[in-house]
Parts: sequence; C-alpha cells; structure tokens
Amino acid sequence: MDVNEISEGIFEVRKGGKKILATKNANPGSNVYGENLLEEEGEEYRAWDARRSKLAAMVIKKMKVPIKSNSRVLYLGAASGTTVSHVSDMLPNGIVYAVEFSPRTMRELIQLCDTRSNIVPILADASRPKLYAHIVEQVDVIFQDVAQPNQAQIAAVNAGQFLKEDGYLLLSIKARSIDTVANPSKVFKEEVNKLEKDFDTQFKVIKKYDLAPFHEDHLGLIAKKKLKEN
Ligand SMILES: C[S@@+](CC[C@H](N)C(=O)[O-])C[C@H]1O[C@@H](n2cnc3c(N)ncnc32)[C@H](O)[C@@H]1O
Repeated sequence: MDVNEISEGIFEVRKGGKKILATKNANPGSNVYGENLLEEEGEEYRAWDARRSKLAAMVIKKMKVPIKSNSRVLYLGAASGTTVSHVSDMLPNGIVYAVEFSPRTMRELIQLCDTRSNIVPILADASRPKLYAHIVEQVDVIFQDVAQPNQAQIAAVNAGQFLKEDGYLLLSIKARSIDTVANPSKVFKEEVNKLEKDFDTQFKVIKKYDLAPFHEDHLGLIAKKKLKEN
C-alpha cells in the first residue's frame, strides 16, 4: 500500500493496483457508514466514496479543496454525517458546524458527534442563518449540499453572515431540485448568474466541475465573495 497526501488531510491510497480516496481516521478502530478502513504504517485511513459524497467527487475532479487542519467550516445540509465525518477527519485543530433541518437525520448525526468532538450539530433551516448566528463563528469555508430550489440564496445569506472576506464557498448545485425538466446546463448557468449578481452578498465563481459520473446533473463549484466597493 502506498499513501500520498493530495491536499491537506486528503489522501490517495494505492492498493492492489487501485487508487482509493481517503481521510485519516480521527476515531481509529471504527467506521461511520460501512466504509473500508485501510492501515499503513500505524495510521488508519477511511475510504471516501465519490458516489456517496459531492465533496469527494469534487476532489476526484481535481478541485483544490481549501480546507486546512485548523479551518472553521460551515457545512449546510449535513444529513446523517457521511461527508461531515470526512471533513471532521481533515480538521484535527479545526471545527465543523453541521446544519441539518431534518430531526430524524439529525439524530444519526448526533450519534457521530459522540465520538468526534470537532463537529457542532445544529438542527436548523439553513435559509435562516440568524437562528444559529449565536453558535457559529466566522468561517474559512462554507460547504453546501442542500438540494433546494433556493440553493443560491441560501449560500448568499450564509456567506453574508459567516464567511470571512478571504473565505471560500464550495457549492453542490442539483439541477433537478431547481427545475425538473430544464436542461441542466441552462439551470447551472442561471444559478451561477444568481450567485454573481442577485443577492446582497455576491460571489466570483472561480471554477466549476460537472460531478458526473459520480452524481448526474450536479455541478460543483468554488467561489469567493466579491469584495464591496467603497
Ligand atoms: C443531498 S443531502 C446531503 C448529503 C450530505 N451532504 C452528505 O454528503 O453526506 C441534502 C440534505 O440537506 C438537508 N436540507 C435540505 N434543505 C435544508 C435546509 N434548508 N436547511 C438545512 N438542511 C437542509 C436535507 O434534509 C438533506 O439531509
């Protein structure tokens, strides 16, 4: 087995002729959602499946993930924590605020928090960031995967409230959540336009990644806040 760190906290493990994306297990000896554990030189890694995670698909598509070991990350659409657990692995000195509005899913996420102290679970609607403004600090990165028609607006209101001036937005846009019949590339163009122009907080989109074949009709993008002109 050969292990190569391709981005801070993200590894490519070569095993039996296969390349496996992985993060270093912050809770050695246990997996989170049935993923494989891989051992090399006393370290344990958790295989990270791009078909189960938009963020992993973005990494495989060669997106530069701006998460560092001490980053503050706001994660919108945490679900039961599949991807949040890998973000938690990347943050030995950082923290991830994980927002999810489904109480049932949140119960599973809370179980994950029993074994990982760098995840702050927040049961809330991500379109109403004022409701969790007393919990979340200014963050280096917002990752959003909410599959909602108003995805762009959710990103803008959260970035306005929490994203540092030099921070990054990583966004997964699901075309079918916005328009079930329109051509996805038209939907993506309109969403990028909204992010760049429509809201009080506007973005400069730096790169876009079609997440197929891992996630059909999904666009991954990375953006920065446009600085306000004086
Ligand atoms: C595609 S799933 C997220 C999967 C997760 N990111 C992962 O990779 O493990 C979308 C999640 O967003 C949540 N969600 C949708 N709209 C939301 C909102 N307005 N506020 C908070 N959570 C929301 C859903 O309940 C669902 O759990």
